[in-house]
Amino acid sequence: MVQAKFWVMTKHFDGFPKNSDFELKVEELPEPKDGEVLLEAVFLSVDPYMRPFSRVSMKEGDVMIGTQVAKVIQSKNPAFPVGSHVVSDSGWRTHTLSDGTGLTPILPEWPKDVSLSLALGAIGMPGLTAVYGIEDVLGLKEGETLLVNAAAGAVGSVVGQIAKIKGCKVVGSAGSDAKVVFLKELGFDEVFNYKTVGSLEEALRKASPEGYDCFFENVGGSSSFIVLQQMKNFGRIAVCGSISTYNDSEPQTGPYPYVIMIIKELKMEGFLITRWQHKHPETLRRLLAWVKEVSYLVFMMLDDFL
Ligand SMILES: NC(=O)C1=CN([C@@H]2O[C@H](COP(=O)(O)OP(=O)(O)OC[C@H]3O[C@@H](n4cnc5c(N)ncnc54)[C@H](OP(=O)(O)O)[C@@H]3O)[C@@H](O)[C@H]2O)C=CC1
Ligand SMILES: O=C(O)CCC[C@H](O)\C=C/C=C/C=C/C(=O)C/C=C\CCCCCO
Repeated sequence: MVQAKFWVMTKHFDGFPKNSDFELKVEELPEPKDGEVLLEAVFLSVDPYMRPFSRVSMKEGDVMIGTQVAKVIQSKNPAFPVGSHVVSDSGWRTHTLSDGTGLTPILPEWPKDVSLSLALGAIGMPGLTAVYGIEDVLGLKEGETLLVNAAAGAVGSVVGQIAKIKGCKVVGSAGSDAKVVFLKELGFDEVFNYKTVGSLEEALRKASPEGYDCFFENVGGSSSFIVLQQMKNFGRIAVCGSISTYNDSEPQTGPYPYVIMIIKELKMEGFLITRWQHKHPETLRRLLAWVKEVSYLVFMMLDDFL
């Protein structure tokens, strides 16, 4: 028997999640039955989606949702041999019994010197999000200017790197001077600390006086209305997330974007990564190839930073 520890959400979050909203529990897991595997968590991810999704896909007392990289430590399922690794949506658990449903084996060609934690980052859900947002939603083209906020995050930092690979000018905003330095090292053309610039409007204009063709939106809230004013005509906005609003107890109301969207003839599209589930294996291989091509240091630095 193996003892599993797991975190349950005891109360739905009200505002920022608090330690008292969680409880650590323990259970003894039985031996795997035919077709089952026993998983041991190696890396757990904490992603922004957990905050809003907890409200719609969890009830109080559930194990906190989330993905993990896990090692198969016992197996009665030939598809998942002992010692292999998978990405699993087991949530915040140390050990999980699984019948194989929802398990994604780590790509067999995964290099030994690339941390498996990247399967939860650049070569995982965040990295996939960056690719689909750039290619399938924005249709970013060489020579265009892209703005991305939360740029030092798991999604934003991959967005910027891919946009540079595609020959674009990349402007990023982040909330610390250390993140600004990090993003410059990643190759962003212009970066600013939105917490310390006097005016977001002036920082955006200084970074790209000619405006922005594309905006990869991760943050939402009032700052986004300011960005819209500096979009080029026929600009495109990919609404990936709205992290500045997830902890709001009451929805924010802000200026309405309609007039500026009409005058500039802007296109704004929300998206969820699940739309391209069918393309994940090929896209993960592309992301892995980029990691191999681009300096390992850059992506490993990203892994250390996050
Ligand atoms: N649509 C989809 O399918 C997906 C959407 N997403 C969304 O993408 C966004 C980024 O996710 P991810 O990169 O994993 O996040 P990370 O957790 O890696 O980074 C999030 C960053 O957002 C910034 N941030 C937090 N609060 C605010 C705020 N109030 N104002 C401005 N910036 C803020 C912080 O950085 P800083 O120091 O810059 O403030 C924080 O580090 C999220 O909104 C997430 O919900 C992610 C995956 C899939
Ligand atoms: O367990 C779940 O139900 C969610 C599984 C998520 C899975 O790992 C794949 C996709 C993650 C998508 C992330 C989306 C975002 O971060 C977008 C943020 C918020 C969407 C609004 C949610 C609406 C809730 O009221």
